[in-house]
Amino acid sequence: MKCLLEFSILQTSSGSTIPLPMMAVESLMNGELALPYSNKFPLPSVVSCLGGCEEAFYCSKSCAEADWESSHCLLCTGEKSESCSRKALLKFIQHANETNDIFLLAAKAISFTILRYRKLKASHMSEQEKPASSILGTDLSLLLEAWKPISIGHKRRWWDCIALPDDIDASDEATFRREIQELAFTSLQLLKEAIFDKECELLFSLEIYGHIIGMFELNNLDLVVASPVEDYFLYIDDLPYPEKKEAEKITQPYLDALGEDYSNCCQGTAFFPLQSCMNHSCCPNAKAFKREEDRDGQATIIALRPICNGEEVTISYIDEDLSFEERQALLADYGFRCRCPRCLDEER
Ligand SMILES: C[S@@+](CC[C@H](N)C(=O)[O-])C[C@H]1O[C@@H](n2cnc3c(N)ncnc32)[C@H](O)[C@@H]1O
Repeated sequence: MKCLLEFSILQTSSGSTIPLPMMAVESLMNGELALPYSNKFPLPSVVSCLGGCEEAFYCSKSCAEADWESSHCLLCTGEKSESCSRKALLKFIQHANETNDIFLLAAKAISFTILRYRKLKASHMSEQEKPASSILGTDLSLLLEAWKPISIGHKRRWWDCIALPDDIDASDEATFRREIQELAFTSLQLLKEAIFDKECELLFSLEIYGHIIGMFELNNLDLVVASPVEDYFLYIDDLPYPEKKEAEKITQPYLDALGEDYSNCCQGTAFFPLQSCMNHSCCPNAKAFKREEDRDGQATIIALRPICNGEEVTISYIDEDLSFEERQALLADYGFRCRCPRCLDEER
């Protein structure tokens, strides 16, 4: 019973605690919780990582397999991991979580390239039916081919392109940039211990690592997907009167216990190769956005006006309704001063 009592308090992120009725707690613990109208919100089954790391989860077995083959097998900390050292990998992940989680994306890009290189090389060797001894040594052209999908994004070294934080004085800029570079160096050493591949040694240079991280810093799109929990409670709120009243007898305690957390959205970072090729304009002719109804992280680009054949397609990285100075200040975070027709005009 003590255990049940302890479970009967849900802690919200705002710190407040509201007790859940004991019956609700019991049904939660027994896995028997049936919320009204929840059949209108069928949740796809969650597939765990094939390597047993319990850190990566997928919407389907085919997604899990695709990720395993394309990058995760080297970055998995589970039993089936193909990394050189799971212990080193855990250290790398911990360091990234404590400093900059973009290191995790950079590791994914490197792992992806190594695995692609190995596949390209294997199929090249089988086509040529060469003896096993000639497999040794890096095939630079295949490594470049493997690298191609990652090469699409615009890249400047991370420590060169990152904007100076507001709390750092301009006189400390050189020190700040050197420290950022050292941080990347530490992360790279940890990654090297975890997934180093002699034939792909070129990928493990600080220069390349800096460019990959810079690529994510400069091309990323923050994605927000509405909370499925919020969708459910909104649905209940919209029910006609008698049904709503009946349903709320059961749902209201959960809503109270969740507090503001009921609407926590799912946040993520995405890299879209096509979008990353588009320059910014403060008078753009296209717009990148996420459709409200999408629950899968797809981005859409729509034209804002007719675009002539051969005309550059531009999007806005920021709120273009801001003043000239505000826009330039925000774009400094992307590492450039805007030279779009509107800015050139307003600068005069
Ligand atoms: C996401 S990339 C855009 C594609 C990039 N031009 C390329 O060739 O890969 C962002 C970078 O493009 C450049 N850029 C984009 N829009 C710009 C603009 N309006 N004025 C000046 N530079 C711009 C900046 O160097 C910026 O860091």
